Amino acid sequence: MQLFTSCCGKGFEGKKKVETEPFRKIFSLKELHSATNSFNYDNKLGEGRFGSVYWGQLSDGSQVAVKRLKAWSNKEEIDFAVEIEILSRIRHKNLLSVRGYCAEGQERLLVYDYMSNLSLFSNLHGQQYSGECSLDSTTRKNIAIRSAQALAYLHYHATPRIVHGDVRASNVLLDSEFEPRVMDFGYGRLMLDAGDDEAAKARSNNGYLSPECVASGKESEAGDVYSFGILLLVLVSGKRPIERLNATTKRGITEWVLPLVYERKFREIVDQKLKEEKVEEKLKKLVLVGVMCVQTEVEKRPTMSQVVEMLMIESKEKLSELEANPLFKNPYRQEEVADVISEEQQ
Ligand SMILES: Nc1ncnc2c1ncn2[C@@H]1O[C@H](COP(=O)(O)OP(=O)(O)OP(=O)(O)O)[C@@H](O)[C@H]1O
Repeated sequence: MQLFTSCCGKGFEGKKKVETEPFRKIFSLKELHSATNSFNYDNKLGEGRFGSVYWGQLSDGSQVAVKRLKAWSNKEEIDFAVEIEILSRIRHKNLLSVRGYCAEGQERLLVYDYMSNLSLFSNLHGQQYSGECSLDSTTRKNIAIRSAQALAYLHYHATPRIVHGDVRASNVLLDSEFEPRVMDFGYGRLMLDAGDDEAAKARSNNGYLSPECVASGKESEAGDVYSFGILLLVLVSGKRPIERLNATTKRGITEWVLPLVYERKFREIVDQKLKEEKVEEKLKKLVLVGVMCVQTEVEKRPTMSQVVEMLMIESKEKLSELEANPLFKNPYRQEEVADVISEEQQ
């Protein structure tokens, strides 16, 4: 993640004293041991690059997910507590903010509300949902709009403003009502050790990172827009961002989707698990916006606010206007037409 530099050019001050009442709670290790049955294997929800996540129940009965960090980078003398304090102040109904933390000895743990419908990744690609469709088109549209609003909030309204840097299906969690909560914003600074090549490589291979971010290693708002575009295409199709076609060949989702968009074959793009009538009409907008976001030329991509606006289009006329964008026309076919015309003129 990257925090935007402030107008005075000083940027994010790790050591800044936070004067007002804390939003987060400090948990004792004992409390978290007891909540997670001593980090029992049966409580484990999964494992990410930075550590394992455990389901737990606090003494007040509330359910939590506890992320136990493998190691954290204190190379820059980052003050864990102050960073968490600042990040926990970033509140939006579609962001999953840290609820509290524990820093005892070498242990660093983050506590979140438990999201009972797990991640978008689990719902789209997980084994527990294989064969069945847990997300209908209305839910998918809602997930798209709400997640876009959460990212636009990070880009324009959060203090400090934040580039997410790691937008993907496993970082969009779903609550009991299938409302999305975008997580893992702002924690890269705490967890990503600059020397951890494996983590950096895993990220660059995940198919969500924009080409310029892969090349430069730098995160940006436009990079978030690109990743969000991939997320939209994944959400509609249920496909992974990179598909293995055979032992030697892989294909990116954009490569697969573009020819189908040129041919207006939206039904082929939509997740085959969705059996609703006219589902392609319902999800077409998500595909078009997704394609706009994944343009290689950074300056041609929309901003996150424009993405929200486009996703909220309801009128048929506006949708037709969007679809008329030359981006959705086959450039090769136009060249072919031009060739024919010039041949005829000769
Ligand atoms: N608040 C939560 N509620 C329910 N499940 C959660 C919660 N937080 C994380 N998980 C689950 O725990 C697992 C590990 O999450 P984590 O964020 O550590 O890794 P990740 O996002 O899969 O990968 P990475 O570390 O590379 O970002 C995931 O399957 C995720 O869905």
